[in-house]
Amino acid sequence: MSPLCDSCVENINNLNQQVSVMRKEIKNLREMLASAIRAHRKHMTSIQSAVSNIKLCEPDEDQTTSPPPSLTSPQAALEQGSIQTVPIGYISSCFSVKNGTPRQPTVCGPSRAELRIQQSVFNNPEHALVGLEQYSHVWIIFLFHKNGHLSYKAKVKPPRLNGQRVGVYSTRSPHRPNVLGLTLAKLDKIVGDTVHLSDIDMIAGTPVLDIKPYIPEYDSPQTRMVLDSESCDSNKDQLHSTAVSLNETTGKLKLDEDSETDPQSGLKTARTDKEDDLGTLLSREKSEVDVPVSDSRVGAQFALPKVLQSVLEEVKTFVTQGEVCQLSCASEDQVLESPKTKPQESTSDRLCYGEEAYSTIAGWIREPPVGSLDVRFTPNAERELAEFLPAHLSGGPSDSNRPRFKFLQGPEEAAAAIRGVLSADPRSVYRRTRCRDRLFYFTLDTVDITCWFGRGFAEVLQVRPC
Ligand SMILES: C[S@@+](CC[C@H](N)C(=O)[O-])C[C@H]1O[C@@H](n2cnc3c(N)ncnc32)[C@H](O)[C@@H]1O
Repeated sequence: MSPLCDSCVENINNLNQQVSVMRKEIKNLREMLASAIRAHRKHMTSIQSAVSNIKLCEPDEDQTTSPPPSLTSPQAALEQGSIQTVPIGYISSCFSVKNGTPRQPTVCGPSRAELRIQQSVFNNPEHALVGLEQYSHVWIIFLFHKNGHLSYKAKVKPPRLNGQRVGVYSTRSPHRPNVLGLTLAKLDKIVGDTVHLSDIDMIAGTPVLDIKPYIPEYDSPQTRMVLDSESCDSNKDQLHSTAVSLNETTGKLKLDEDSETDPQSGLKTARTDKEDDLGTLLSREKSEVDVPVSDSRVGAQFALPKVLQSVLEEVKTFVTQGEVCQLSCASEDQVLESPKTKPQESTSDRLCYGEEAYSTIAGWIREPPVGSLDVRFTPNAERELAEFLPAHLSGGPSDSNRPRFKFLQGPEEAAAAIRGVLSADPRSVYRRTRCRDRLFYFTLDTVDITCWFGRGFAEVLQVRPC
């Protein structure tokens, strides 16, 4: 065997040195691993001893036959109000960051999202969606996963209140103890295990905990009230037809003796002081009254005598206040309470909607101190936006280099979404007051948008693909 040349010897020596350095590093790593395992074992032992020291609650008297749940069981945790949440899916939406995401779903209609139900929750996720297609809107319950648990305060400053502080529970602030969000989204379609939504205010990656159908009859007091009054209308009609009926031959109005005993009306079974007043009024008129009748058919115009007018006025008041509804809808064994009188508040603080008193909201929601902004695009921004292709349009060969939306259906829809976001002034109060002149950036779908704000307007300067 020929002797090694000098350079080979040097190489071998170098390699030997490297091997010994690596051996040392491996030894160090082994030691670090061993100490990490020791620390982990110690930690586990202390958790186990803490768990075994926990004293179980005494079972309730009626539960003596079944063993008390262990505190570590999911049932016990649930009874304590703590649950291990399992997202049913994650939002895939046209908003990638919080900045520029609509503050409420109504701000920006075309904001779209998809929610695929996880197979880990249901073996057949699509089965969980059967029937949901019959609804136009759904409640989405989700986690503000990008907000730290620690970043909440009892009072918050909603951007629309321009720096004023209110209790967190009087707002929809995303900074709240249990980081739960609630959005009423439009249900566009369901394809297999995926729900297609629009009108959303959630960023991409948001974990969704639940979906529930929106049912105005349950969820909207105004609809409830309309329904109530509709069902009451029949009672009201009954009241009219029983209390006031027209004798077509004589042209006389008759107050019907049996009206109070009509089992359908419920009036007799559920009486209140006010109804007694009404009853008294009615009983005063339990006789035929001559009235001039211009037309004896339904919908006729009557010149009613004064007392009868006052009866009808009273009925109208009852109906408007929803009291007749409450009378007619209450079952016999229900004790009727007079409608809750709400604490007096200044009308500037609250606004009433619908037929009033059923649904009130803080005045600043409808009339915030921060007005909405005019939104305009520079000609350059308009040109840039027009370059984008709709999500599902396959363009020609010349379009291969053009940017494409992932969710939005075209430049017009994108422009509408941008207008929606900007007209609601998405800046924080700090930015609005302290850094007025700074450029504002946000992302929508596959578009990076640059704009600036002036007095009463926002202008889009640049629209670039992300
Ligand atoms: C004011 S919250 C209202 C959300 C919901 N409609 C509600 O009332 O509970 C909407 C804002 O929350 C922020 N946001 C959306 N998704 C989020 C998430 N996953 N984590 C943290 N913040 C989020 C965005 O900045 C968005 O503008």
